Amino acid sequence: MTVIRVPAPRRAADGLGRPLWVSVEGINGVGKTTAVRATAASLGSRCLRLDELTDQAADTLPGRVIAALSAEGDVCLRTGHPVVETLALLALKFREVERLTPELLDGVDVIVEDRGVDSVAVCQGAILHTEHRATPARAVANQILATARRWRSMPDATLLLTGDREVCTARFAARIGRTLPASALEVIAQTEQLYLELAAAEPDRFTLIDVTGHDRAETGKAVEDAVRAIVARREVDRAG
Ligand SMILES: Nc1ncnc2c1ncn2[C@@H]1O[C@H](COP(=O)(O)OP(=O)(O)OP(=O)(O)O)[C@@H](O)[C@H]1O
Ligand SMILES: Cc1cn([C@H]2C[C@H](O)[C@@H](COP(=O)(O)O)O2)c(=O)[nH]c1=O
Repeated sequence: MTVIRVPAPRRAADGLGRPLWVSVEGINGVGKTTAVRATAASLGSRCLRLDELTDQAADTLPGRVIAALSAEGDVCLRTGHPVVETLALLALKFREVERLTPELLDGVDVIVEDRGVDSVAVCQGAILHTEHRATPARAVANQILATARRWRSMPDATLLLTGDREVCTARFAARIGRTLPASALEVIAQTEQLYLELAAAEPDRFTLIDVTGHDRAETGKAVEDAVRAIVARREVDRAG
């Protein structure tokens, strides 16, 4: 039997010299964006920050797709077509890799990504489960990650920020100026559980950082320290 290989997306600077890829994950309001921005600012030009899909400018392709997925006003990007939503979000995550040209990566040691493919896996796993109760959320999440792995490399390291869910959802609600409906709270609770399960399944990739009680600066410092430690470990591995 002939085995047909699926081509990987174009990826600049593959191999030994490529930058480390660190994704930052966690439920809404745990402080990912604040910490990623502080970390990238502190590391300077050696760090390339990839903004969350929902934070990209309205006139970009991701901005337009997110606007379409938000058109129903649901805080969870639900338009009633969860499979289409999942594939659209995954496509945007593949596009991020394809857009990394050698020029963009010149002098970059580490890419720090605010919500990576794991976000798509846990959010869409939770959403598809709420719409098709017979389908376990974890099975959907695993399937999304298996699809992702066929088309792009997974992050070298993933920092999972954990915190008090009620505090996090209150911050999220305050940030978007809305009361979260029960359906959104259910999705967020499910994503929290899925994150922990994915982290337990891949202990070499995931590092858990508990930011309960941390202020913004403390969370930023914890993420920065973790990124610096991962970069330093790679330097030691290279030298050895
Ligand atoms: N440690 C903290 N203590 C208090 N407020 C915080 C803390 N970290 C972040 N915030 C505030 O909470 C809100 C959410 O923070 P942030 O956007 O960084 O979280 P996030 O995890 O990226 O959320 P989302 O997934 O919804 O984008 C922001 O208004 C931010 O200023
Ligand atoms: C990646 C992704 C995200 N969502 C949800 C998660 C949040 O409720 C919203 C917006 O995210 P933000 O971090 O608060 O900006 O979108 C989703 O439903 N599906 C996804 O794949």
